[in-house]
Amino acid sequence: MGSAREAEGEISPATWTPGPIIVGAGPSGLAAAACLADVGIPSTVLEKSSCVASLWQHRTYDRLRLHLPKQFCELPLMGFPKGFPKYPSKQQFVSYMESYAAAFGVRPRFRTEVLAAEFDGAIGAWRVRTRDGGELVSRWLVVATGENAEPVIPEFPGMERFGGRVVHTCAYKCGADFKGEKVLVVGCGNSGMEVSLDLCRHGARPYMVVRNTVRVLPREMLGLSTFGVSMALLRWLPLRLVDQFLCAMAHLLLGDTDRLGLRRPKTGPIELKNLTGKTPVLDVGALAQIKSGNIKVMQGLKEMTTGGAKFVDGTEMQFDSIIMATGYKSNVPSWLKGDCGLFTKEGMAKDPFPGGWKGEKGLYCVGFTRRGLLGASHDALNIARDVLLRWKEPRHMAMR
Ligand SMILES: Cc1cc2nc3c(=O)[nH]c(=O)nc-3n(C[C@H](O)[C@H](O)[C@H](O)COP(=O)(O)OP(=O)(O)OC[C@H]3O[C@@H](n4cnc5c(N)ncnc54)[C@H](O)[C@@H]3O)c2cc1C
Ligand SMILES: NC(=O)C1=CN([C@@H]2O[C@H](COP(=O)(O)OP(=O)(O)OC[C@H]3O[C@@H](n4cnc5c(N)ncnc54)[C@H](OP(=O)(O)O)[C@@H]3O)[C@@H](O)[C@H]2O)C=CC1
Ligand SMILES: O=C(O)C(=O)Cc1c[nH]c2ccccc12
Repeated sequence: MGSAREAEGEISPATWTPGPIIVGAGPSGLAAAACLADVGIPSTVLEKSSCVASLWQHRTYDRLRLHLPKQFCELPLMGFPKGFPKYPSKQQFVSYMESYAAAFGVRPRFRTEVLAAEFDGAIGAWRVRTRDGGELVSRWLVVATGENAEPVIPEFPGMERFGGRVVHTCAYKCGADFKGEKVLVVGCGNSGMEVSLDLCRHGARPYMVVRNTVRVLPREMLGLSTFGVSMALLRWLPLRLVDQFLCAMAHLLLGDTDRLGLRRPKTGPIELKNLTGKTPVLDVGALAQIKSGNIKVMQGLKEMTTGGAKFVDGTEMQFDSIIMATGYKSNVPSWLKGDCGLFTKEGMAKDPFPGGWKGEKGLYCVGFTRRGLLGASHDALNIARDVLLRWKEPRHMAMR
């Protein structure tokens, strides 16, 4: 790895780190570092941005709140501060992340992007190369770069012709930036729904594109969180029955969403989440705006034009801006060499929750089983337990 440059003194020689190297200082990386610290194992956290929880700080919209009640979004060993509301705001979540890192003495190396990580069989350890030219070596590598590392921006015919703004939801902050505009929102997942709602609240006119089926559930049912109720019911009832119950409640509380252009999938919400990873939309008000016509639902975007877009049904409309609410992808395939049994070629965990956190040769991942913060907490605790089992073995001195 870059020996000529190394000879010229451009990069420092490999640095052996005694504990695991954790890539990413989002909630997952912090949880892993905290759980390791708790059992007395030091770790080195490498983070490409300049802060913890950079997704939350820099790549989410202002009005974002947790979707699930706070007890389902806590990281291990330290809960949310007393007095936080049931659904903490983005600012509250970020302040919790900062206190969490401080409480466990986690000090990530910021502005340190990992460009490549590879297991070196000769030394029985991982070589991790960073953009600043450094190389770190450890027996353990914990991947914590997230399922939402990069925006997905599909290519639509004519996209280059469109004269207005095209923004992905990761760069969307507030509807005030679009006041008075006619805005096309592509995608109807949680981001598409919430951004459309935010646009409405700030005097913009959103048109939301739905290309497929979508499952919308109320965030709460009779004062109880839908997520919490589902978790409780799953302890006693088979999944299919819980799904039937959720669908019946959604129909009762939200009405027939098919009539609004939001066709429901045949598969129930939990089964769909388990099979495809697709999270149901938890409604926080967008549906009421769709019903009242303030958010217009469009079926199938065909192409973009100079001044707007054409749809599959042949209609053509003018738009001032287009917001891509088309989701995210992992960046693991771009830097991790060799999946060690852990990752799909898309960089997601191969095994479904709860098993997918442990690979071969000291490779782990945290936060990749499409189970949000709850899943990440589970992974982090398991990883710390597993590393601890081998921490005291002399083999971790293999490099010396
Ligand atoms: C808008 C939005 C809202 C969400 N709301 C919820 C919710 O309410 N509840 C819930 O449970 N889940 C929610 N999620 C799911 C989300 O995945 C988690 O909230 C959480 O942020 C995942 O944490 P993470 O640490 O795995 O990933 P991230 O938060 O994405 O953190 C990964 C970190 O790795 C860094 N990184 C990436 N690549 C590299 C590299 N090559 N080198 C060094 N560093 C790198 C990034 O800069 C980032 O800081 C939401 C997701 C989104 C997009
Ligand atoms: N408050 C909260 O807690 C929030 C949580 N989140 C979470 O963040 C994660 C990411 O959510 P989100 O950003 O909504 O992404 P998702 O991947 O959930 O949704 C992407 C949407 O874009 C559509 N899409 C993708 N490609 C195309 C295309 N080529 N043409 C037309 N439509 C397309 C998808 O349609 P299709 O279904 O047909 O593929 C889908 O409707 C999720 O886990 C979500 O739950 C997001 C916002 C708020
Ligand atoms: O918002 C997300 O995407 C999450 O990961 C949290 C979440 C919302 N609904 C869920 C259903 C099952 C597992 C996690 C979630």
